[in-house]
Amino acid sequence: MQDSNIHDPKILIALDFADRQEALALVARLDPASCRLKVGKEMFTLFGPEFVRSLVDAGFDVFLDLKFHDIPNTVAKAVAAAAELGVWMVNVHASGGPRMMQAAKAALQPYGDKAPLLIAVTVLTSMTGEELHQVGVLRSPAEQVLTLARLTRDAGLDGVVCSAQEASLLKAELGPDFKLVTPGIRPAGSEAGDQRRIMTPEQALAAGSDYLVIGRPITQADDPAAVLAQINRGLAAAG
Ligand SMILES: O=c1ccn([C@@H]2O[C@H](COP(=O)(O)O)[C@@H](O)[C@H]2O)c(=O)[nH]1
Repeated sequence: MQDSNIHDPKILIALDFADRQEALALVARLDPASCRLKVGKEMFTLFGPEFVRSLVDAGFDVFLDLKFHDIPNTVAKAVAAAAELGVWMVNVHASGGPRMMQAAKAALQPYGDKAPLLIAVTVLTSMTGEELHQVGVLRSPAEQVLTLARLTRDAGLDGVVCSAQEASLLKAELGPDFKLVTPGIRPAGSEAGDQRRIMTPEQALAAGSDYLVIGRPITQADDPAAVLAQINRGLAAAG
């Protein structure tokens, strides 16, 4: 079956590896038409900007998932540095507040249509309502996600990171163009691990997720490329 997402791959593979060669061996088996790549704190800290540039140079759209959270000036400079790497998407924490998000947005203005998409993390998909309470947030995860997503939209950003469990609510409240990037994706039968607010790829797509972040279910599989192809087929059939 032809992959119907070929011009806009929905799956962002989370490259969370301690070993660069292991990551590159996986990347060598992937096609930029079938997936995008996400580089997070582990690989960026180990291998730095050169690693990110090598993926961009290999033709992949790269989501630099460093979740910047700092004072407005620092976050603005960090986001501009990400733009210099040629990444497709970069993120900040929405809980940094509107002034920080506006500063990040303004820092990307000089890049025009070459600017990466700028999104904000709402509530981590590993967190439950009880854990939110423990850090002093008395709303439910869905209420807190919606509050932070509204702030993000009003600050002019392109979308949010949330769980697919909140996707239908956010699409209804914030409209179809506001991008929803959803980690915590678990194909039926796979281990949840530390994730808590999870959905299958097909459920996430049906709920309104624009991009599905998938790490371990693909990267730790015996045949990651086959698992990716299977998930893409499932999405094409569902969509
Ligand atoms: O709320 C969030 C934000 C980011 N992530 C990141 O996504 C991947 C998920 O990997 P899995 O192996 O599929 O669990 C990972 O890099 C996280 O840092 C998230 O999970 N939740």
